[in-house]
Amino acid sequence: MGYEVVLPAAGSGKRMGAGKNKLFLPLANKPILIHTLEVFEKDPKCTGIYLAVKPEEREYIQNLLNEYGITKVKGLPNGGEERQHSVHACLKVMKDVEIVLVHDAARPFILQSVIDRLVETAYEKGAAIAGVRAKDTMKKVRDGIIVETVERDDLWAIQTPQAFRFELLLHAEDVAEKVGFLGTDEAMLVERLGYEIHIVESSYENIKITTKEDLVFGEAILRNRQLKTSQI
Ligand SMILES: Nc1ccn([C@@H]2O[C@H](COP(=O)(O)OP(=O)(O)OP(=O)(O)O)[C@@H](O)[C@H]2O)c(=O)n1
Ligand SMILES: C[C@](O)(CO)[C@H](O)COP(=O)(O)O
Repeated sequence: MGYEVVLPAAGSGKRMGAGKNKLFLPLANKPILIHTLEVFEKDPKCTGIYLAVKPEEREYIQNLLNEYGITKVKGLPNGGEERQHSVHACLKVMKDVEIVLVHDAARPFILQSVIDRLVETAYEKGAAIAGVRAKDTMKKVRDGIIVETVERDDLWAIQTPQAFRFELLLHAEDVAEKVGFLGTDEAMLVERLGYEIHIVESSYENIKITTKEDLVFGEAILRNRQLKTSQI
């Protein structure tokens, strides 16, 4: 069961505060973007990669792809103002795709086993997203006052990849664009049309590199994985 992957990589990294696209920052001396790309480059079921990029970063990214031997990238469309627009820009140029995965390029630690389950579920059910059970108590706060504690047993922290039948996601993105709906993940656009979306349990290591602390966590995750590999 093959698939193609959309990697939105056109963000500004404001919360990281690095003064540049955080995807270019190194983890174990390799750009975050390359760590993520290598996951899909190595997966034989991945038949194509689309990267949404900032026009001014396209040449730099193309040089990185050449330097690290990334061969599956089929398109580098211009990203948009919001993450959703960047994803949509990729979907608009994709052809003959049955299953599409959308994955934050800022999540380099996704496990192959999770990708496999997402693809299988998307083929069977149409839509499946990665997540982990919430570990913290979550409360709604208004003007500094707790207004509601959300029942934790049913809460999941949602990640990417998010996998869909291609036509379903493209339709949901087209409708959202038409009505001006902006979501923080692809699933929201599909949920609002009434489709069922399945959850695939991922790992707590699948963090999104967002703030400086995540660079420390990321180095620790890599060291831990290298240690496990050396003990095999
Ligand atoms: N207009 C945007 C915004 C985000 N992204 C991408 O979407 C992923 C998740 O977004 P996020 O972690 O929020 O990245 P940034 O937008 O760069 O971070 P910030 O919100 O702190 O500026 C990242 O790989 C980012 O490059 C994108 O392609 N286009
Ligand atoms: C899509 C996502 O990674 C799911 O948790 C998250 O919503 C992206 O948020 P961001 O602010 O665009 O990074």
